[in-house]
Amino acid sequence: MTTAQKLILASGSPRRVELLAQAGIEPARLMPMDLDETPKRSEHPRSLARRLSAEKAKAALAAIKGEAGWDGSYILAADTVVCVGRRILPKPELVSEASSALHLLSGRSHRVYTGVCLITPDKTLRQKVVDTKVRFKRLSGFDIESYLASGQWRGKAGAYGIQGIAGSFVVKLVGSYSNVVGLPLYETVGLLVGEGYDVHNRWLEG
Ligand SMILES: Cc1cn([C@H]2C[C@H](O)[C@@H](COP(=O)(O)OP(=O)(O)OP(=O)(O)O)O2)c(=O)[nH]c1=O
Repeated sequence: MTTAQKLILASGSPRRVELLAQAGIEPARLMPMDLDETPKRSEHPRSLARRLSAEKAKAALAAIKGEAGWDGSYILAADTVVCVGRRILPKPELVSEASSALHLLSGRSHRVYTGVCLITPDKTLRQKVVDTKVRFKRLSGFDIESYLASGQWRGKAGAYGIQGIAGSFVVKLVGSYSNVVGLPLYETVGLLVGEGYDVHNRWLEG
């Protein structure tokens, strides 16, 4: 029965919940996984996004082990990494870090990688990494100061959120917009449908 299918989103990101809702999907449970997200030495941003999304999904699987009613759930996790060349930008909590990231992004193209990991009810692990190329306008000192004052950079990869004020910094975007926000919808829905999760049934009214 498709109604028995349960989806756990191994995330504490409100953006990911909203993006799934946009695709008509409401997870049965949210499980934020607090992991060490430090890149390994010379780890490629694509590999980092892939590794961390899998670690989040596996951590959620380990956490539900033995819990009645949750075995056999689908588990979805994602990780978004912003980089300029091979330089991985932090998810800043400090104004100084955010300021450095914004100076680096100014007037340049960068890449956003999101790793998506799905663990199926039979514990098969499926992954995708999606990348999007984004070019920012040249940011003036006033742009940067004002954006820092907005606080919208806090806790976001690369110190910006494209879905907010920083959307007005974007000169060009090649690839998936939802990927930049934190969950590539086309690929995520494709993974879920491919593994038998009845996405379309969730679109029915009522
Ligand atoms: C580039 C960019 C990132 N982000 C956000 C998405 C993610 O929440 C965050 C990247 O950090 P992640 O480590 O991918 O996610 P998270 O720690 O916020 O949430 P969780 O691990 O619990 O799923 O940056 C935006 O909201 N907009 C953007 O334009």
